Amino acid sequence: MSIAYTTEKQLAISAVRRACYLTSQVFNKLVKNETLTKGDKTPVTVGDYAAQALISSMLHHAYPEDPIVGEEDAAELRVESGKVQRDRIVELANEALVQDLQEGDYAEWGIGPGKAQGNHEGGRNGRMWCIDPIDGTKGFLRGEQYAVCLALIIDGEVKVGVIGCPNLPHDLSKPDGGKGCLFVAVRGQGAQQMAVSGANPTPLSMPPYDPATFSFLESVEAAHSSHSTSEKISKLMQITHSPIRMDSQAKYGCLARGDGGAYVRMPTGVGYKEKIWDHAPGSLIVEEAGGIVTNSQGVPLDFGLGRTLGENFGIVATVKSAHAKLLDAVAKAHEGEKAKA
Ligand SMILES: Nc1ncnc2c1ncn2[C@@H]1O[C@H](COP(=O)(O)O)[C@@H](OP(=O)(O)O)[C@H]1O
Ligand SMILES: [Mg+2]
Ligand SMILES: [Mg+2]
Ligand SMILES: [Mg+2]
Repeated sequence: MSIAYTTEKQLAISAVRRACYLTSQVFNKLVKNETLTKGDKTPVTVGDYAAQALISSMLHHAYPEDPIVGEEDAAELRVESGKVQRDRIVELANEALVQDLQEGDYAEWGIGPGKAQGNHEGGRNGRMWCIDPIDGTKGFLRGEQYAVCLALIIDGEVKVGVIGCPNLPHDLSKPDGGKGCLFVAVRGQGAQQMAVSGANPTPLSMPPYDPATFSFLESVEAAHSSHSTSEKISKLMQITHSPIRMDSQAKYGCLARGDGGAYVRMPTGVGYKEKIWDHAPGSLIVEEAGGIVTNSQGVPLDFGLGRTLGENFGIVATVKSAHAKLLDAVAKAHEGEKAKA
């Protein structure tokens, strides 16, 4: 029998909702000097730091013993930015904590001044929370897709996953229609999509493989996922539709609700290791909607290795009935690439 994780799920939804509010506020007010460049040259904004501070302090207040694996490192902030920026982050987090976003929401969780750390190393044993406060920072900065991502991992397995996508259309074919989606899953209990407010919760179930509508979801950034490799795979599968390019784990949410057909993320070079916070909630949401998420050789992702997923063979996610065909096409594309090299 699966465990309900009712409290953890409600807390995660509440934290992600507040962080969605915060990041939307930051975007609307973002000024250029609030974008820093981290050591690894990826952009990070006060929004990333403030949203991680907000989520981790809510988690720490409710579960003071639970370690937190967060993408952002507050030490970088201390080194790279001044007091003005730090004060701004605290101000943003505090403001988002006291917003009356939903009846009972704040009163239920409250907040304490506890010292939440997000630098846990991950690993195989015990409970841990995993935060990507703004996934798809590049999309966020462009005013496109990004996602606030939170997962509970226990003994290396994702148990609860919540993704908040403030800019995601409810229906991709109506880009000017309603926007803002939350995707929620608990292992063994299915996945749901709802409005960021929590309204209109709808169970998610991926449609079976249909070659007539099948297309790929992939990164906007060619540096994150090889567009040329996915194009080869697409040709081998005789896919006629262009890929849907979108930043962040919004791709997993879209896949789970039936957009596209497969999420394909192929390595762009040797050396980069995928991070657990870029896949933890998304992979559970897809699995609970009836999909399967593996590396490009068909091996399940292992969230118990630490902060990364280990050696990178790329990631594919799709409905079960398309998985073998997709893996086959990936293998053929790789053979072709090797033959050319
Ligand atoms: N060379 C690389 N290969 C794959 N992923 C990379 C990468 N460099 C950065 N990333 C990750 O790609 C994530 C965004 O994915 P996507 O392209 O699907 O939007 C980034 O998350 P952040 O934006 O949270 O830093 C970052 O962790
Ligand atoms: Mg980043
Ligand atoms: Mg990310
Ligand atoms: Mg991020």
